[in-house]
Amino acid sequence: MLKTTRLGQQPCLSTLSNTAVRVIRCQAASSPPTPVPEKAPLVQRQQEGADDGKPFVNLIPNNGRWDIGIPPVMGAHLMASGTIAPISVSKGAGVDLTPHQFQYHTTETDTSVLLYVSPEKAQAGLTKLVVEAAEAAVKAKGAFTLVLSGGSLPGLLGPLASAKGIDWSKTHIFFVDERNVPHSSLDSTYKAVQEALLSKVPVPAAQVYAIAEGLTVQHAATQYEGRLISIPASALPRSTEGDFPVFDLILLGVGPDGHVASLFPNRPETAATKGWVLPVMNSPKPPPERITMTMPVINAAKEVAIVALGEGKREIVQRILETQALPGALPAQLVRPKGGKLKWLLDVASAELLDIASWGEAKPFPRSAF
Ligand SMILES: O=C(O)[C@H](O)[C@@H](O)[C@H](O)[C@H](O)COP(=O)(O)O
Repeated sequence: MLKTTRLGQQPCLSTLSNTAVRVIRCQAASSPPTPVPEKAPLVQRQQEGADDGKPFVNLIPNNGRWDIGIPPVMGAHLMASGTIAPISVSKGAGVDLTPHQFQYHTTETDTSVLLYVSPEKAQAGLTKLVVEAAEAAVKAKGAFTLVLSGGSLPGLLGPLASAKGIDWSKTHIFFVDERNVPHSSLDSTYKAVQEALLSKVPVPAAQVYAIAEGLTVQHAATQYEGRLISIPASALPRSTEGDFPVFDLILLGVGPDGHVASLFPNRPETAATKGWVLPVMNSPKPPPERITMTMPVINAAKEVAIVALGEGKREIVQRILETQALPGALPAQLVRPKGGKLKWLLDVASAELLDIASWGEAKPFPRSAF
């Protein structure tokens, strides 16, 4: 159960804006929290049938950046083993002779967390988010580019088949990562998306960009990248910085280790600053061979949504949103669309451990007594 004091105490004003979405704006750390009028706890409202499906929108202040950076001295805390952690001295940002292989960029990202009272409402919110992105994209350039993840995400796409407002003849479907397996394999994300959605909507086959079958994973990555590059900029614009493809909407899941797509913690492909699609061998998550779009491609998108629902995601959601890890340790923390929008879609179960009231404060480094 979401601890009521957590939502009740947050230094935010809850107002019903004209878009009928509850906007809970968190104040930056610098200003004292504004007394918040008492609100019925989320779960209680759900029980009373006040579940109107509209999300609680929580804005992450300061673009989610940490005020203090990585402290110069870490350690001296009691470890689970019962011993005191040794003190380690990190040179700190800007002093190191060689920059860390993972870097957070400082470009503004509009980051918000949409908290739904149930997985069903979150799925409805995801459908609405896709429809809105599709309508805006087709209006702006006559095409909508939607990029999908595997795992549990395809299972959430069914309602899109009956949603109004998506022009499937102008929609292009891509995969942010894909397992290097035949399309008929149960491990194929293409198969899962085909069954959940593509078999029910009139999207032209030429506009569904599935991985080529029967290639080595290196060749499959190169072939996929070549297909993306061949798409004219009118349908798939390029970013001014780095000439990366600007997709309209990328839907990501997040793994228990904080990976997104097939970008796993502390792996070289996760740190890549060049290239659009890379091969991944011996993936920590089976199957072992995959292709994946790179982090710069994800961060070039107009909008990215990370969908994390259910109790099983509550720990990793809390770690990603509320703790400071060394760059690269939690790849989801590297997802910051440059000048784009990042939305987290959570439900009460996956948001269980969040302490939204503390979001305006500087994040202490979790492993330091200093
Ligand atoms: O092909 C894949 O495995 C996915 O792209 C992967 O990145 C997935 O999104 C996460 O592992 C979360 O998976 P779940 O949502 O099933 O936990």
